[in-house]
Amino acid sequence: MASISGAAAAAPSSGASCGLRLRRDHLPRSSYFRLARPSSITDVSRSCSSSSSPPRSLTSKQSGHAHVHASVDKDPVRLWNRYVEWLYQHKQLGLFVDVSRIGFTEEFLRRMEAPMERAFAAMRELEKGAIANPDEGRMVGHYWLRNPALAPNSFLRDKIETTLDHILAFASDVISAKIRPPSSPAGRFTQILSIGIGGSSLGPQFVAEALAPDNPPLMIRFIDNTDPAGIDHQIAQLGPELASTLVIVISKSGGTPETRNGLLEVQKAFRDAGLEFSKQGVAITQENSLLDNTARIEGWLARFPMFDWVGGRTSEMSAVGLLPAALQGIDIKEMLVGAAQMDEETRNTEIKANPAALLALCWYWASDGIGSKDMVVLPYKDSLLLLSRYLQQLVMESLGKEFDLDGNRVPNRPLTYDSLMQVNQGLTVYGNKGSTDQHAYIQQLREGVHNFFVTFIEVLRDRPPGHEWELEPSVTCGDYLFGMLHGTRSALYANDRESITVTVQEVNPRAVGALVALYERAVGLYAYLININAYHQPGVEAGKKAAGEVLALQKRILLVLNEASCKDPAEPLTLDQIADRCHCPEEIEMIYKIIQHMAANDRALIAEGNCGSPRSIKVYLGECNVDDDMNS
Ligand SMILES: O=P(O)(O)OC[C@H]1O[C@](O)(CO)[C@@H](O)[C@@H]1O
Repeated sequence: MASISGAAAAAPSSGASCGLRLRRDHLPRSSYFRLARPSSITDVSRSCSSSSSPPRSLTSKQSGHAHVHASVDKDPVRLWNRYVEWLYQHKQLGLFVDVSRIGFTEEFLRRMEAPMERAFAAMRELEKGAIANPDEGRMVGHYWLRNPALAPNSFLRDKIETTLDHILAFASDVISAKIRPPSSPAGRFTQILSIGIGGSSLGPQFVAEALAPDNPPLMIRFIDNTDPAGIDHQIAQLGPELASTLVIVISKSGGTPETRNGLLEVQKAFRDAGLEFSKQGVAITQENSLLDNTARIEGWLARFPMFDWVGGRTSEMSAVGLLPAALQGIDIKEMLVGAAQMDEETRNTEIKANPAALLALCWYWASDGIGSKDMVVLPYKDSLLLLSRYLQQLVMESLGKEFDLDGNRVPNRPLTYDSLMQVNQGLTVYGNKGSTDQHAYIQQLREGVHNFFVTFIEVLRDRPPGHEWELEPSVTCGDYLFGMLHGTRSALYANDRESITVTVQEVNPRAVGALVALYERAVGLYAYLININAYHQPGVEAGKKAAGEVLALQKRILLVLNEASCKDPAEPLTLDQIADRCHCPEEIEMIYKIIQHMAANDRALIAEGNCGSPRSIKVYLGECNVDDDMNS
């Protein structure tokens, strides 16, 4: 059992405890094997098809020595031939994918043919409505959002279509002021305050940054955390425009603590301003969730459904992404068209005609199928700044898994030696934008540790037509940006650093929809190649549970301190005394951290000593709270 404070794993303690332990059944570490990079197709087929994969030995690559491919081919003629041979173009979208700077070999492609075929087949089943998320027993239906005819039944088709109609109508009524706030000086909604976290915020933030017009009908801002100062800042910036603010609360589960806290804080701000929240509140959540029922009972302005077969990180084409975008005047139908066109293309089983398959294979080659290298995402366009943050969740929450499908296929199977294949999979994503990042960390990429590959996002149109300007004879600002991208790509490749380049004509709704769909499919195909369930997130639950246990301990500490403070004279307590009275001696470090946090917020008083010498401090509350609530 491991405790929150990270103390070395100890035998389960007997007797009362604060339940602070994270339950972890585990086998001795020596029994775990990481999934070796398949040395042959049978290896891969076995991991994709058998019910229990025999343990595989660690290869040199997995034994901690990141695999570095042989030096890349730098012959310009062969490179140009490779570029032309492998260049992918989507004609209607004007989108290109260049994989020529990833050094996969013919032998690798041959070895991956069968696994790719299996991935395509699994993806077809997924789109037909199979339970593609076995750990949660759910279908995976985000592709149906942009082509409802694909949905497995008319009920779902109808839900998708009526929800889209409701989004379009509601946004139109808000923008036209047919729907307006009760006491707004402007006589209309002018602001959106989005409250949500993870997939309930990252997509909307990415799209707002990428596509919002300079003067949108409603300006959007986000509360995506439970940081009181951050919430205060957003509310302060709204000021009197709170009266003209449409608050959109987004939570698929309807119970995420950070989002719930944001809602409660904002509702308090509305009360303090004498405003009625329900007249300005909108909920986007699963039907009958806590949030949905709250919004229904309190009579909020509108409610939009989220579906259990759409994950948070693939929800940009649901109400989560489409409603905020529509309210900003963004053409959401164009976003859906772009995604649908990309979906059509990424159903191709011919690798060279399937950009998502190309990406998945490049990721596998570059990171040895085990995430041995990070993916640096470098859009050379300011408006795509948040693409990497969006992809961080889409890629890392999908692929960063401890067990593969074999290990989890029968969830009630005991964790035994031969059924548990610990894989610790993943693909790390980071990056911001070029050429800005060239003045931050490209130095390390060019000459430092070789633990990454790059994805460049190239946008050919520099600025809207009619705004061209040469800052020097026949050279524009955009030429510099173009030069920086290709100069960096060349400089990295000259030092054997591999890269992919995705090119779009311009950043518009159709291109953004296509990019979202491209990466959703690439993650899905790659997940099948590495035999991972891309659609659940068990690791996040552990953190959520632990956070709940910290709060439970804090309540116990406050009770103990209150009892001591109500004595006459008040009795300041040492950390040991607090831990003892909380019956959690092994949690003394967490108790110290909680005391430090409370003292910094004037909620506990350090009577003696100081936090730099934890053993010296004596704590009390400064006042006796006889309120019964303290005993609840
Ligand atoms: O939309 P919800 O249910 O509030 O969840 C927010 C986020 O938390 C997670 O469930 C866990 O990180 C994400 O998958 C999700 O996008």
